[in-house]
Amino acid sequence: MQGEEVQRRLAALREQYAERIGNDLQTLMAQARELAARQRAVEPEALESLRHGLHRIAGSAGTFGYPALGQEAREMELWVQTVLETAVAPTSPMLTTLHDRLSGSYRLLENSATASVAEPQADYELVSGERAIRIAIMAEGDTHGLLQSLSGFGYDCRCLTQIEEWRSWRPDVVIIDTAHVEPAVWQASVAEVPSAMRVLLSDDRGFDARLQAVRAGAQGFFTHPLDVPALERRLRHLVSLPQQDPYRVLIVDDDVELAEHFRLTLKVAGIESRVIDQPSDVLRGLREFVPDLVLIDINMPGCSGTELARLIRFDDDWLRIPLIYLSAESDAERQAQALAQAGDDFLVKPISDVALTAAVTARAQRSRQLSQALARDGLTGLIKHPAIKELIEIEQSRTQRSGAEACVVMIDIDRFKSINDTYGHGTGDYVIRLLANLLRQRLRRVDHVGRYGGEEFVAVLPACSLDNACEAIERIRESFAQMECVAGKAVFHATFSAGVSSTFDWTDAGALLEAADRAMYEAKQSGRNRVCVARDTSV
Ligand SMILES: Nc1nc2c(ncn2[C@@H]2O[C@H](COP(=O)(O)OP(=O)(O)OP(=O)(O)O)[C@@H](O)[C@H]2O)c(=O)[nH]1
Repeated sequence: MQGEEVQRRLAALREQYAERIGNDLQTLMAQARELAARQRAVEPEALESLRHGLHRIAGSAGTFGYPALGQEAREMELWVQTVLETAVAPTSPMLTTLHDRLSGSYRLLENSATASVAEPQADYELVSGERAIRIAIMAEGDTHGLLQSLSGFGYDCRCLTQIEEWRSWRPDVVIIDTAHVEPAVWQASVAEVPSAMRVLLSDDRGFDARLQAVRAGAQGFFTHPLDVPALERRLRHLVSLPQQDPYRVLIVDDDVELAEHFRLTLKVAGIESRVIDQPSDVLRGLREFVPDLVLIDINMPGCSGTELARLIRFDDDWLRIPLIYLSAESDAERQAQALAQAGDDFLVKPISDVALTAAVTARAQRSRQLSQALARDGLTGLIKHPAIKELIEIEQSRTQRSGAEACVVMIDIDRFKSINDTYGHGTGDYVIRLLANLLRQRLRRVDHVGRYGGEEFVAVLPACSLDNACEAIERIRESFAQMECVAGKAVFHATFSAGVSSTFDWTDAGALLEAADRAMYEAKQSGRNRVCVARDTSV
């Protein structure tokens, strides 16, 4: 969906909302009038219905450009709430006053035909990821190795020397070696591109050096000798390269228009969401959509948000997902009560689009980082052994169902023991991460790559022919062999051997993996640093 289309739909929603809220106010006025005219005591159910109606308006009017109406509804809601809690029957004059305030609100709505709707944020653009990320390196001496390594990961890297180059090339990230470049020099260059993110390199590991980096506006800090895979991970995190799937948010709210408004607002910021207006559908929504976080309205008929949060927490599968209440409840004590039952945080409605997007992004990012840390290998951030085996099974059965070919690749770093023995275990780990990052960068978004064992990796390539898989792995093999691995003052090259098998040749997931493993051994036997294809010799 393009930005203009989203804005058009948001405007249509606002119109729809104004019409609905007008009808809701008229219904509430009729209820208050009827209650005021009664000779007998008012039942709590009738008051609860009034409160619920006012609560919905209080939580949504601000979002659609009617902040004064939202505030007025909130005050009326609190009044009804107090009456309900004190269990003192409201008198007829009290209810007449409520009716008059509701009429005032209705006039407020009519007079706000040109409501002060917040303009779409100028800095919101649909997420794209078309050009390569530009990285400028400011360092003394030989930067060839770093340039080559980062280029190998798909970044467009340059060392810029002239101010004019900074102005015209406009890097996304600047890496500055503060140990060798004077502050005045790098600050003048960086001032030309204030939007560029800064990563500082230093010889000093201490707290003060880190604090200075924070004060210099740095988003990353590394010390020499440089851990290139860790630097690359930080860069990917900073620029959110497109292989990062959009964050996913499940919105549970019975106010369909408000929920749709939230969905579209998040969509503009590149966040995918799905709306559920029936609490009973939430488990299905979680299973099908697998969100990074859930936004839950507190006040819903039939099942409250807190009950729903507790119900979700019954299931271990969803323990890692933050449950955030999005509610018009502004009373701190009630918020604390809700959080004590379940749920992780509170966002108070009405909430501006900018605040909603910022709050959701920060929490979704944290949630994703945590679940990745749990499900992934600590050294490389790749998926672990059991998950990768499951993915092979999924691809195998997809081939049987739809006839699409998928490939499995087994990759093993060559003579890894001797790398450990020569340069130490730490350098061995560094080489493992170097290859992990390269695989992640070079494979497609739909591909999966896992760490199978020590220096062994498995890649699963869906919708991919054997020829294409071999070509892709061959290119990665060449890049890896050219990368410079740094161990103190020493520079060396590492290589890998790989075996590729196809779901067309093996119908059993275990046999498919074994075939890739056999082909990888064949590559080792025939000299290493090569890719071999598994052939089905039984046919
Ligand atoms: N640094 C490091 N080493 C590991 C890790 N896991 C396994 N290893 C080491 O990796 C080495 C693997 O060596 P081998 O399987 O004998 O094979 P190789 O030396 O890679 O030789 P070929 O595979 O025949 O090319 C062993 O020495 C393991 O101790 C790890 O996480 N980090």
